[in-house]
Amino acid sequence: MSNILIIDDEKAIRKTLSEILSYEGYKIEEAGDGEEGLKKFKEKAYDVVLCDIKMPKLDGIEFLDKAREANPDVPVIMISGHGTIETAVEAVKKGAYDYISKPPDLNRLLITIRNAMDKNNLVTETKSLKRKVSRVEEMIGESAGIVKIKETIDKVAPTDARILVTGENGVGKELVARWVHEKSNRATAPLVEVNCAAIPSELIESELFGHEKGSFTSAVKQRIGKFEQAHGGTLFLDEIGDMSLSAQAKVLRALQEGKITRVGGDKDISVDVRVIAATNKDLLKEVDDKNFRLDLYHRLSVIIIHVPSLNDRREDIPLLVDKFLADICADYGIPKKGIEKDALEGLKQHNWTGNIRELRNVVERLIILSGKTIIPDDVHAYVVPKR
Ligand SMILES: Nc1ncnc2c1ncn2[C@@H]1O[C@H](COP(=O)(O)OP(=O)(O)OP(=O)(O)O)[C@@H](O)[C@H]1O
Repeated sequence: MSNILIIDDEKAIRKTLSEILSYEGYKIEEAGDGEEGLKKFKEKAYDVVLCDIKMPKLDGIEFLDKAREANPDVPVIMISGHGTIETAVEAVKKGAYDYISKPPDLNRLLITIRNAMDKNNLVTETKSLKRKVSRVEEMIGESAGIVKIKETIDKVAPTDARILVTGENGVGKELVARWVHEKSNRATAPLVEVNCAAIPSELIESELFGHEKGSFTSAVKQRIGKFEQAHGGTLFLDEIGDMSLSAQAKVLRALQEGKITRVGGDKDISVDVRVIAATNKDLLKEVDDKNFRLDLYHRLSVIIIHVPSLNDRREDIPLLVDKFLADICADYGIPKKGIEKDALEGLKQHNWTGNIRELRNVVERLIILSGKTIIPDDVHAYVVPKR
């Protein structure tokens, strides 16, 4: 059911509007002045607000300013009495959705409210859609670590330099690779991703280089590998530290000569591919342990971008929480929930594993289990400390 907040100092007007709108199936709350209205507005998500212009304490225009500051997406319809039409027009210029005159004309009132709700739904929907169609998720963060990464991306993206992205699980390594591709001259060609840890070692070569029909038992037809698929574009080799030594030798050749051979084939195929690799391992230690080829390491690590763990850039946590609140609430089709300062501080100080997916899950959990505003008790109750 849609929620409407009516703010008017005249009890009779509130009563009339409230009766009409309740009859139409809306859930109504009332406030007797702008101050009380603003308090309610901040505590709860309304679909539409009806607000008188002339009121004691905080008047309608002041309310409008403050309400738009708190949540610009909620449409505010001004109720204009005798002599305040000009102010109402002014209010519309300042962002009020529309105005209606006192005494309210029933039809106009209902149509205006319905239109305002439709617009509100559209705004939420558009935001959610925009995010879904945008090619790469925004990289959130103002910490020194993230600022440096963004600067590096801007510098290296237009070159064909190979990049090694390092960092713990889920810190945003893939996002870095996506942005490098997006900002490169290869952006219109494909970005092809291979998770080297997820593919059994006996299949990785066929995955990367393709195979000819009949080259091994399950090779029932010819297959184009990821190197060829990424021709003209970028190949993102995730978890490169888990690649078998024999696949490493072939990747090295592909990088040295710009050529590959399909498994079971004898033809050299030229490929023009920029490689970005990522790992959560210490590759030089893997080299010491004879699990990783030093020559391949040098080929891959022309540029090294290290993505710091969330615990090393806590100042980004409020920004990430705000983004996740907006994204998840938009996906659920509900107004964005608020979070109290101390609750946010609790999240900021929490001992995270460093994985941003964990933070996102926590925000989603808080959205589902908390009231309209997330309070410190919610954080205590629902954010489980790290083992
Ligand atoms: N700076 C950021 N701003 C916003 N979202 C981010 C940021 N960094 C990471 N994310 C999001 O967190 C999630 C994990 O990021 P990503 O997959 O890039 O990490 P990863 O280090 O490649 O993970 P893995 O180690 O599992 O391969 C993704 O949904 C990503 O969009």
